Amino acid sequence: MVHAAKSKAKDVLLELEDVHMYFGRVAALAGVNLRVRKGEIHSIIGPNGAGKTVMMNCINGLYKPQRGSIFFDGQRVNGFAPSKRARLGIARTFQKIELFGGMTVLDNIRLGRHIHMNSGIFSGGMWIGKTKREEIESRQFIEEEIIDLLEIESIRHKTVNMLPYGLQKRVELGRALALQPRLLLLDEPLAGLNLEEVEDMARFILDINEEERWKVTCILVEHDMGVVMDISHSVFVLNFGHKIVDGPPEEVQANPEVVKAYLGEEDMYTTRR
Ligand SMILES: Nc1ncnc2c1ncn2[C@@H]1O[C@H](COP(=O)(O)OP(=O)(O)OP(=O)(O)O)[C@@H](O)[C@H]1O
Repeated sequence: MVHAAKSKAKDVLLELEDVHMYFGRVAALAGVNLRVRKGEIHSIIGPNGAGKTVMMNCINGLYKPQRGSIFFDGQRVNGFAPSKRARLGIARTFQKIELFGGMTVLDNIRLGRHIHMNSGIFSGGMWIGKTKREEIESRQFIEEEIIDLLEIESIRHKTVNMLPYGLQKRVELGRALALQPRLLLLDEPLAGLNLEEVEDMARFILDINEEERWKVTCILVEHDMGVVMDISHSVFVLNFGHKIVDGPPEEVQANPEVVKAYLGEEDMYTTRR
């Protein structure tokens, strides 16, 4: 039985099986298979329009693929809304920053948990009312740990709108971490950052993945090949909705189709837009 077989693969946190996603006649994903093992950083690379963001949207539930299955920790989650997937432990950052610009850094991080879980201020209040003191303290502890990890102590009470872009990206990461995710989807976390900020962000991603306190499995969509090849355990190369190759960075870099694409020959970097 398919479901039983999935649950036996204990080291696999996320699995996509023959996933198809169409927009009209465009097949953004044309039968994609992906296995993300627990503890990995698994990157997805490919040219503009390859289907990377669509894949992320299918994983967190914003899009519902027309065919195929998505399993999270052995459970088929196809019908689950993003909020339900968040409760299971799937968090997300976006290509375009989505923060509350008029609120402080700390409030944005605090709200992360509630936003991801689809509860408003009112229900958030009820949650606090019902929750034991120790749980609130534990939540505060998490907030402190996030602030410490991302080195944003000095800006915790600053309004997000007033911060430079690079720091806003950190806050967005902090907000996703507030969910205490098991799987973190990072959509172009390095885009628009300067060299120093890229190095900092790459270090934070490694810490989140490796540190005993966090140990979060990550899926990274990114165009910065240097960082991708440096920090990923596996790299999935997508082109026009099809997988070219999926394996360790050294294997992917040696793949003739990938080499051809990265040397500037047209196939892989021809966009369909
Ligand atoms: N909501 C949508 N409606 C119609 N077409 C869409 C939608 N979302 C994505 N597509 C199409 O699906 C294809 C894959 O898009 P996607 O955004 O996943 O590419 P990508 O690999 O993330 O590219 P980029 O690196 O530029 O972000 C494109 O042809 C895009 O136009």
